[in-house]
Amino acid sequence: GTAAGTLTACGSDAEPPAAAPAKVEFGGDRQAGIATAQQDRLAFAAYDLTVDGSPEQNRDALRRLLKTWTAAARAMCDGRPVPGENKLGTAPPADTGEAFGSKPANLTVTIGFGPSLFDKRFGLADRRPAALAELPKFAGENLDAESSNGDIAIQACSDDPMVAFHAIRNLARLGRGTVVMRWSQLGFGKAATTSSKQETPRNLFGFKDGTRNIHDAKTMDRWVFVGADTDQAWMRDGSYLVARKIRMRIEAWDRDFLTDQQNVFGRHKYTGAPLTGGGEFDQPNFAAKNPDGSPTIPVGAHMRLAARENNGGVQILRRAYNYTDGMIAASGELDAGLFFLCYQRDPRSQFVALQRKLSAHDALNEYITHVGSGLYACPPGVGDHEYWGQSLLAD
Ligand SMILES: C=CC1=C(C)c2cc3[nH]c(cc4nc(cc5[nH]c(cc1n2)c(C)c5CCC(=O)O)C(CCC(=O)O)=C4C)c(C)c3C=C
Ligand SMILES: [Fe+2]
Repeated sequence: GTAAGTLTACGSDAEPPAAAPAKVEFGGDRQAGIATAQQDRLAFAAYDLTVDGSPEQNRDALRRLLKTWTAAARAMCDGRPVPGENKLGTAPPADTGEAFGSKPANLTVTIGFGPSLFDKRFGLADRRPAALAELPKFAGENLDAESSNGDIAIQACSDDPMVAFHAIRNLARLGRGTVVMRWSQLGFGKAATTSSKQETPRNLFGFKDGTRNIHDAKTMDRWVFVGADTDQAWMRDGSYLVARKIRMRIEAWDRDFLTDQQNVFGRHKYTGAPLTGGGEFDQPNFAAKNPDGSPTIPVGAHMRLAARENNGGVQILRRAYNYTDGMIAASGELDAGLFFLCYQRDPRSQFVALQRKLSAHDALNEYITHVGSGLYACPPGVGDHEYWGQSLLAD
């Protein structure tokens, strides 16, 4: 027999599982995959709708898509195959099959709507939240249109890379004729934590990443999820996702001295402790000075510039992943970096404010370039509704 929670082609009346399978509840008032303890792997995809009818017809097509996607996402997170016929010899199976026999491994599938969804095509312009304003240009960025934007984004996270990939592939397949995939990104190792129970992982520069992230429910309520004060009631309990594909110049970094690397972040490389001492989770002292009078955490240190103490208390929930796309043929360098994902209740006063400052002053800029970008309004969880985004599209 097969343990419950294992994806099987035809279901099974199996024995009970030895241990509870690692599953994350799909329903709920807030989407899973935001506050959820961060999984090891990411498969991210942005899709564009290909509709060309009247706004009413296009809205109908979008609604049909979201109903189909919600049912499929719910099934996959629950460890069931994509709903539909899998054993009819004269038709392709409803589920592509590569995750049969795999457990969900904490799969979460999270949806977001890009600013372009609120253009003329769907007649949704008056439902566009003010917080979904296009991101401004930042100093030093070199964005590639082929890894930016999109009408809809899907973030699939799982501890099993096959299961995460299976999710975005099957949504693409179910959406054929209504959506095309615009760009996608795989992340192979988490580079943040969203729970204090998780050990802090490392980014590709070898530093612990996620030490001072948001780890508690109260701070999530304050800085991550949209509250009653929103201009668009359909976004209540939703969140805004900013995705930035950030290339990291690994070869140049690897030639830099240890003390210099540590000054770039303001932290010790091996322990993750602030340069002002203590352990990884101890409070940095931004006022501390070296014997020569210079600040111990340098003025351009990434941590100093990004810390809430120096930004009017502002925080964001980081949910980043390391990525590699192989190598750059022209230079022989690794094409790798950080797929920076962050959630917040209003990007204008959170990501944008922080990134304006970082793009101008961060010592890290010598080693990184932002090459992709997306902004998405992630609606509330399905809760008692039938489909994702029902609060946006109900009438
Ligand atoms: C605009 C927001 C941020 C971007 C873009 C960003 C890029 C980026 N960060 C690292 C590595 C580290 N970041 C760390 C802390 C940190 N970073 C941000 C924001 C952005 N980072 C914040 C808000 C914080 C927390 C600051 C604080 O309150 O102390 C750290 C230190 C460890 C930690 O607390 O997580 C590292 C390391 C890279 C490599 C990168 C782009 C490639
Ligand atoms: Fe950072």
